[in-house]
Amino acid sequence: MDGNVTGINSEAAVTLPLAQGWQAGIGARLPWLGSEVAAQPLANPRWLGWSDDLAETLSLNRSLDLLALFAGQQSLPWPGFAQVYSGHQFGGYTPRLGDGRGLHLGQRGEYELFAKGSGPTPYSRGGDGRAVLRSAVREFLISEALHHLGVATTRALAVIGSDTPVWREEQETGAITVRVSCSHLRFGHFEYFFYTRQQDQLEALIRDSIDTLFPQLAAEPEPILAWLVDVVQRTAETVADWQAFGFCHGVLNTDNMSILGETFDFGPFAFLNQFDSGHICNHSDHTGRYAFDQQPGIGLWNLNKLALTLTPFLSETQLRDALAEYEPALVARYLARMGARLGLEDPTEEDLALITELLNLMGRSGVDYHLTLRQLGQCDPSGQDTPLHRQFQGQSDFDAWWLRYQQRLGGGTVASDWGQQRNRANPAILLRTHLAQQAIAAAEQGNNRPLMRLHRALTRPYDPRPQDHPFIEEAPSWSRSLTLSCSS
Ligand SMILES: Nc1ncnc2c1ncn2[C@@H]1O[C@H](COP(=O)(O)OP(=O)(O)OP(=O)(O)O)[C@@H](O)[C@H]1O
Ligand SMILES: [Mg+2]
Repeated sequence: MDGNVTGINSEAAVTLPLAQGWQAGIGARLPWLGSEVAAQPLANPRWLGWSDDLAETLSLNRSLDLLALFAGQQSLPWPGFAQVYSGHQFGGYTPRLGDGRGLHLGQRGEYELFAKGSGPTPYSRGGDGRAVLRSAVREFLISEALHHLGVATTRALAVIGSDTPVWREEQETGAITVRVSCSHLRFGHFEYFFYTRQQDQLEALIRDSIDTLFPQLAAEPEPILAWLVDVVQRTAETVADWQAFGFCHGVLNTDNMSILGETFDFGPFAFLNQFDSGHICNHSDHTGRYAFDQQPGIGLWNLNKLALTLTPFLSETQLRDALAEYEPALVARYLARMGARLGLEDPTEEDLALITELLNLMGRSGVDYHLTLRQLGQCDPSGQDTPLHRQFQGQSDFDAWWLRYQQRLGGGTVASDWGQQRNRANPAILLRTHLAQQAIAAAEQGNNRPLMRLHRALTRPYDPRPQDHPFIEEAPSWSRSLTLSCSS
């Protein structure tokens, strides 16, 4: 896959009967869920990025036919399908949204494949239906990065560049991310059918989702309640993972909330560099509604909006009880993650003070969140003068924290594989904004090698190979204050 972006590598051009292994998917089962749409082909498409392990899962080869399919130049025996949904955007309800710049192509096994950036649809609301290269590359990289960190996310099979001009602040080129998930249903789908008073469709959508995505719940005495509880728990766990890994989503509207609890729709996302609990990664988020420390509350706010759509089927008490599962599930998951990062056995809520104190200390010292935790895991916890002490030099608070930490660990020596265990919980490589920017700059100049090198490194965040070590670095000062807008 390495190589200049000169088109398709001829040895990769294996031609398969295109429709083999594909099924039409949810649009064929529930045609009222959206509209059939023909993609608008990209000009001179070429592969920029490709995920080998996902391709293997999907039994797909990087063929010319597949490139033509993803770029809208060929189609399967059925048309593309754009779904309708609505959603609460920055707190206000938008009654009609939908796939305005992407199409569902079909399913392979349990996975849906979606081409994001494939041209206008009935839901484009005046937009051009396109995605530009920089945003498509960022979505490709972060999807795969989060997956390999162990965070629930939609995935990305490929990113495709083209010569199609696309206007944003200046002329850029169009690109497509091929997104993969078992379901692209968002909270906003249920809101759409609820607020348009299409109760039969709403119920059919819930039933279809239970049958296809949560079949184990079909035999429950109250399948819809069990389904909501499951969605609440998945959402709580994913949000907890974001908080533990310092991931800031940026646009947590209900139309970007996955029914599977997957991280969904990547716009101005960022990982924290220094620990700044109020960090706002979205340049357009003037009030900080989606700031890093607001994400847990917003997750619950969004679940409330989903729960409202179930009022025709569930009592108020049932809805409240289901939503009450959110906080304990979130805290349990956060404790499990942070406990593993710090080596705390059987962490409980009492450990939250110890964890928070460390985060505050990190914030005050301006040290790198990820590298500091990685380094902490490599210190001898019975020691008094560790490399970490030198990082926090001059901070007597750190000495006090260290003492409490030692007491919590119980003193004495730790297991011989302590450092290895900590490394398995503390990633060394993250998709920092500047790393993505460097890969994008090269891809824009026609060279996708840096992109593929970075992608490969992101598949081993806990266990980097020697050639991946250049990616283990703090963000340079020029990139620390970068915020991104939704213009993608
Ligand atoms: N360039 C565009 N052309 C047409 N519609 C667009 C465009 N950009 C965004 N939209 C639509 O605006 C709404 C909000 O956009 P948002 O950025 O949340 O989603 P997205 O990134 O386009 O797609 P997804 O949520 O599927 O990842 C969606 O309905 C989306 O389809
Ligand atoms: Mg979206």
